[in-house]
Amino acid sequence: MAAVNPDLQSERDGATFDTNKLTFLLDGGEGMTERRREVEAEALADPEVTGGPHYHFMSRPEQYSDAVRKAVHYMKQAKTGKFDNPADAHWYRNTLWPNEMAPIGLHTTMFLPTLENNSSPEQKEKWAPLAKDFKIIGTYSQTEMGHGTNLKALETTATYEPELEQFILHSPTLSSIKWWPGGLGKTSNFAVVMASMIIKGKNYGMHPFIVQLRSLEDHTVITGIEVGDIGPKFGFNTIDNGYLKFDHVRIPRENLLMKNAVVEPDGTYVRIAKNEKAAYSTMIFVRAMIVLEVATRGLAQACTIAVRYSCVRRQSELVPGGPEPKVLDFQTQQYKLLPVLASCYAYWFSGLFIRMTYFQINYEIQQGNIDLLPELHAVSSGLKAFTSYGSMAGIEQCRLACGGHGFSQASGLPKIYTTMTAGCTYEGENSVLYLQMARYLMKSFLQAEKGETTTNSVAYLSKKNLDKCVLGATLSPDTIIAAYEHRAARLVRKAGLRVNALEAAGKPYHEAWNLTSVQFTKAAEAHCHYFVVLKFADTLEEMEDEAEIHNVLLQLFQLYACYGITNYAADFTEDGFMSQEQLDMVRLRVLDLMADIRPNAVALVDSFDYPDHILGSVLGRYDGNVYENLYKWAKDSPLNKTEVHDSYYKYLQPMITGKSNL
Ligand SMILES: CCCCCCCC(=O)SCCNC(=O)CCNC(=O)[C@H](O)C(C)(C)COP(=O)(O)OP(=O)(O)OC[C@H]1O[C@@H](n2cnc3c(N)ncnc32)[C@H](O)[C@@H]1OP(=O)(O)O
Ligand SMILES: Cc1cc2nc3c(=O)[nH]c(=O)nc-3n(C[C@H](O)[C@H](O)[C@H](O)COP(=O)(O)OP(=O)(O)OC[C@H]3O[C@@H](n4cnc5c(N)ncnc54)[C@H](O)[C@@H]3O)c2cc1C
Repeated sequence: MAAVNPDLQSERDGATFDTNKLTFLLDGGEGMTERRREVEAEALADPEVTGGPHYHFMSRPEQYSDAVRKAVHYMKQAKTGKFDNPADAHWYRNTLWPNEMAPIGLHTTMFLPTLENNSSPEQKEKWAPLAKDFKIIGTYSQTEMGHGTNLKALETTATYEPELEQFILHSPTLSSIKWWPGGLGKTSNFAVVMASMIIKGKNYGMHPFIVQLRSLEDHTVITGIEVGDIGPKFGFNTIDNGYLKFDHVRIPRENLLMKNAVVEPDGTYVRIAKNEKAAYSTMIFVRAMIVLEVATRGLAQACTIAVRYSCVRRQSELVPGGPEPKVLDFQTQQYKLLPVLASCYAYWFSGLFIRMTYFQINYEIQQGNIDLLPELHAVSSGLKAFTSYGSMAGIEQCRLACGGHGFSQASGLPKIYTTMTAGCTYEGENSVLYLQMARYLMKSFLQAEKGETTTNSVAYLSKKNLDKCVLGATLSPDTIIAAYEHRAARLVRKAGLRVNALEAAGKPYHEAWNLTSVQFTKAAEAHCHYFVVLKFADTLEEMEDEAEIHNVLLQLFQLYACYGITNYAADFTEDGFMSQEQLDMVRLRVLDLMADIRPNAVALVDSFDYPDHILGSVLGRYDGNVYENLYKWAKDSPLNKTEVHDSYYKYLQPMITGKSNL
């Protein structure tokens, strides 16, 4: 291994805490870190994983094809039972497809979970082993060209025919063509298709059906189905997001996944699930996972790249006539990066929380107790929106902080950005999800107005909040939380009262709601902000015996919270809750905290523990040897394979010399 750039080494030497110990905390324990590192090391030693063609120098069809090669490699290993532990499989996939979507990504994240959570026991016994063993490869096909958000308006129909005990799948209009499902275009041979179920002329709404799309022998398309790739996108080059059109395709009655609703042979519809949104369960699962696995990890990688590079990059002067400083020593550079780094830690702890909460509540739901479903739906929707937007903006900030080299694919940042930013749209567009959370906030507000106690994430709404902010220079977590509680409670209340007032003035509820929806998305955002601050504070409180790590995390917590206050100053001050003096103090504390955190910046990103292969960045290399590798990167560019490019002979030569050697 090449020697580490002394400018990075000096950062590591000056850190005040043991990065390994912080990595253990982020991974959920020392054992988890060790296992992750083992899985990654094994993958990194495998030429099938690291030895393929250069991602950035391939065309899109080549990128897709190479991703399929990797998928086959993965599936062969999975079939040996090597990845029976889901965490192992996850770490392996992250190394195999760094910031890329696998063509079988939907198979593992949505197809299999839907089979497992929406099938009757007999169906599960039939389909899940086939999917687990990759005997069938599936996707989750819900969105249509005309509708992704409004699931009640999906047009694909599944009409039941009792005589033959079959459903007939049909795409009646152009806009009903399924559009977007990952892995649908070329890879999958099966899909869970969400279609409106019609029995004897009555529409029972969206239900999941398992449908074969292609032959298991030669991958040719089943009669009556038209399927293909939707073409190049903003990112996601390695996955074949697809379209799917049905022309009266018949499937057996048993292909309706019947955990939540059964259709008897004679067409009698029997609902089993207590909640009519049971068919939406896979979406809750994925939203809960996006917080940590998509939003936070993308941001953590971008921070790693930008912070390391900012300690290697020297530019301009700090001391007149003195040597060029590391750019991270400029306060403005710290202001670009350190609040983003603080938010990354904040999101991480919320991500761990929502992942754990999902499994706990889902267990209850599987036992038949659906009391906490609205809370789970609201929190997973809100956090998905809040963290994916924050990460998207944070990654772009990291790119800007890398100057010109940040714009090169060599930085790794464009790939991270384009992959991550899709998370603001898929699995529920962010504004739409904030509005789902807002419904929950509105209901909770009405409960609180009636003097009822609100619980869980909205417990603060029925509490007596402080009228005056007591935040002082010590920035204690309690006073910070109280300030965020106050802001969220006030914004929720303001929006709720406006809906009530508009209704009282004669507007129908839906109109009053629409006229308040901007306020409500801001209230939902404020609620999520409060929640993330709270979960960060909880993590600090639960930490044991690690004074050095506690100190630096406390600084990050304070920076995250103070930066949030300065960014949303009006929310905290306009009702007189926070004084101008307090706001000024908070603004200055942001600057002081950045100076406190600066010596640990590299150690804080090292703690995310990303191997260079996953970062895929010349700028963010662990060894900091940026310039020699940028030069190498440029020399490898396909345009440099010949001294004179073909286009010269084709276009330039005739213009310049009047002749062509072609
Ligand atoms: C790495 C990962 C890769 C992933 C790749 C991406 C894969 C995908 O994108 S798959 C497609 C995902 N698609 C979506 O997310 C679609 C988004 N749209 C929706 O979820 C819904 O249509 C939604 C929630 C916006 C509105 O649903 P709709 O049926 O109109 O419900 P609506 O009338 O607003 O609400 C009715 C009630 O249902 C509740 N509800 C809505 N969704 C849920 C849910 N998932 N669970 C429980 N309750 C729910 C609401 O809270 C509301 O309750 P209440 O009346 O008590 O307030
Ligand atoms: C990369 C990627 C991968 C995907 N993978 C899959 C997949 O595997 N399977 C699958 O089924 N789907 C998939 N999708 C589709 C995805 O889930 C939808 O695109 C997403 O849910 C948003 O729906 P839409 O496209 O209909 O957006 P629209 O709803 O058309 O959004 C357009 C605008 O309208 C606004 N809007 C819509 N409704 C409301 C409302 N009620 N109130 C206020 N504003 C509103 C939105 O906020 C947005 O600003 C994928 C999409 C992408 C980009």
